[in-house]
Amino acid sequence: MTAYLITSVSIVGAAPTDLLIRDGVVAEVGPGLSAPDAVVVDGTGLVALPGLVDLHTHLREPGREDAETVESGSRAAALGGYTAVCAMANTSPVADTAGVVEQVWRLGREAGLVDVQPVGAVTVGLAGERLAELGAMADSAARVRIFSDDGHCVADPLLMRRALEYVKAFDGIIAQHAEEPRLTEGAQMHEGEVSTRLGLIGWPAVAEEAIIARDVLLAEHVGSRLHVCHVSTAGSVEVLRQAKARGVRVTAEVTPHHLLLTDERAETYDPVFKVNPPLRTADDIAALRSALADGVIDVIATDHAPHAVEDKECEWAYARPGMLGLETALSIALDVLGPEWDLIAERMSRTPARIAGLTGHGVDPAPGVPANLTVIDPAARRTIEPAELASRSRNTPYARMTLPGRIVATFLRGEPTVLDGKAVK
Ligand SMILES: NC(=O)N[C@@H](CC(=O)O)C(=O)O
Repeated sequence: MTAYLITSVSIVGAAPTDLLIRDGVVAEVGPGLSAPDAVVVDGTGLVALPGLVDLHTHLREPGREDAETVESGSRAAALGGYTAVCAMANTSPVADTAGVVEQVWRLGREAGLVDVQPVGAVTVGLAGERLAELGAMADSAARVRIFSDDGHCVADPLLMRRALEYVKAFDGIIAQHAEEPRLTEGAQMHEGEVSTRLGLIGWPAVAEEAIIARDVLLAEHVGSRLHVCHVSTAGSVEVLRQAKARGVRVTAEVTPHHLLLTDERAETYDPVFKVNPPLRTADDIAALRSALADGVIDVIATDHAPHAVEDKECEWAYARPGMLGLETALSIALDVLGPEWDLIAERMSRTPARIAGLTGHGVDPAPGVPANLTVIDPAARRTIEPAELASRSRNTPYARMTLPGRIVATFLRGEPTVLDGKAVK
């Protein structure tokens, strides 16, 4: 196994030092290291972070390999600085059996670019009617611990209660797509001034907040772990703040796009801005940013949602919701939070790794730890060109925007997946 010596690199914002990677682990950290057999990476001006971990990625395989595959999505993840991603269950067939989650897990291993941790569906076929085989998925080779019907809300309160109770046996977690379906029938965008002006049916904030309020109460009642996917409103932040103050076992994520983009993007009628939950208002963005800083929101998760051209380049009403995220998330975090490296490491690596139970991930580079890390050039700026992305899809909302930061290298267990800003395989 080739050794790598990264010289003069700042580890999570600390004073520059050298970092030697050998045999899959961080072998040594300190100034003036020498390793004649190692490939030298000049880390001057660069920052090393524990490899990023995404709790919310859509890889589309099996079923929509035209939009993304486990391999193409893994490559996009590595290029974005990720070493582990949780693959959502809304595939075709749905990942609601041990067979499907094992298939996704094996495809991830074969691609070998990031650790792909399958998420299992909560209900059979995401239909919200009866529980999927949660125990069999947990016992499978994929060792599923996070279950989610993401894309659909587990709207039935009794089913949600049963799911929360069931996963307690193996310290599992239910990740809820919080959307009261009766309140969002026909919805196209955030319900507010802009939707009124455009004449599009609105998705009110309360449709999210009502489900989060219900679910924190259910989680409290049964003592289980709840995770809230893609929180998007100021009201949701308040519900979460109160629940956390009471000690409810709830964690929450926010996406990069909900930290940056507002519902005014819909004025373009460009469906690249159509997403679930929808882009909200500047006030929501302000509340989400401060919740991220103070810990009411635990994690930045991408909700990377690749879609084929025919599903996006059409009329707004017919377009599928969702946008790419893996290759731009770190840049958006840097843009929104500034060079707050410890906070970025916490929200994008350490905490998501802990929530997902991914040992060996989310650990700062130090002697003896698995070499799962990413190296960033914070001074670089790059203009996003959809055609240059590694994803099979092109639906980035940041096309032709110039963003800060560039991933220079990513290592998975000591093997580079990205070097000199390019995917290694
Ligand atoms: N976030 C999205 O807008 N889309 C997701 C599913 C979903 O959460 O609706 C997708 O799978 O495309």
